[in-house]
Amino acid sequence: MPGIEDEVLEVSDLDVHYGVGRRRHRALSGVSLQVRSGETLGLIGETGSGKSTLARTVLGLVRASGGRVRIGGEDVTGYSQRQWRSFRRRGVVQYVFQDPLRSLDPDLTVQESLLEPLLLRGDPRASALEAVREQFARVNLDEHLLPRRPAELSGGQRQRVAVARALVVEPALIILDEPVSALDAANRVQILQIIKNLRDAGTALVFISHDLGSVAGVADRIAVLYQGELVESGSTAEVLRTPQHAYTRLLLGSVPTLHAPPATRAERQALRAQLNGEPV
Ligand SMILES: Nc1ncnc2c1ncn2[C@@H]1O[C@H](COP(=O)(O)OP(=O)(O)OP(=O)(O)O)[C@@H](O)[C@H]1O
Repeated sequence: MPGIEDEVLEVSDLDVHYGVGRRRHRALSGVSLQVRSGETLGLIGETGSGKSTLARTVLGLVRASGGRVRIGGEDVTGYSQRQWRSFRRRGVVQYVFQDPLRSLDPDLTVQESLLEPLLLRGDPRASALEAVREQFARVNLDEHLLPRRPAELSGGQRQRVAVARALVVEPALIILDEPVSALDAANRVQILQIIKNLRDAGTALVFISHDLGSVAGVADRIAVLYQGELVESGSTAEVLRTPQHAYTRLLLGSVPTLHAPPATRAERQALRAQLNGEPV
């Protein structure tokens, strides 16, 4: 049985609110999840369900109003900005966002972007350069792109650079927030393959998407967020075969590639009504 030390990410009873006073609203409520080393958790939910809020809270970009976050066994919940900077510098956790321009500094060349986390961590320049080149090859990018800035790359190349930047420090945990949503089919397939290779190499991954189809092929387990609450979680096979929550059934109904035929419009409407507490 894996012990607690195998949990790379442990989120317990997490609450997040935005706004103050009458504008205060809840984005996450009582969310608990764990990701072990070598495991990929697929986090799915519709727009506004709180997926990005969860990612941003785990990365220390949004402050929790309740609950705890542990990364690599370290409780980061109450960290100040200074503590977060020093924690990030160690490269334990990395991220890839949907828009690679948010993961990359537009003023840095690709080489500088990839070197930065290694040099911040204290690696010598020569070995850092070697690691950058190796990583670049692993995401199928040619070295002639290294002197370019993000604006001089295609969308697919940029996302591969963002993935390479996340990987170069060999983090224990990577949060991928809609990493393939903005890509065309060919680039999507390439990035999904890189994610699969990563998973096989033992990195813990949280793969966030509104698209169950992209996640199902990669994730070991799936967690479903609905209106800020985790309504379902289980092994991918379990969730696909016997979804417990009406929202998960609704999601499954929209994925024609799975074994069952897609739900009819009437079936989807009935599930949606059930979710909204309306009589069916
Ligand atoms: N900075 C913010 N200030 C105020 N409210 C916010 C902020 N960011 C998100 N929200 C709200 O919190 C809720 C959850 O948003 P979040 O972006 O986490 O959802 P999501 O599932 O990632 O959606 P999407 O798939 O559209 O990115 C939504 O109601 C959203 O409007």
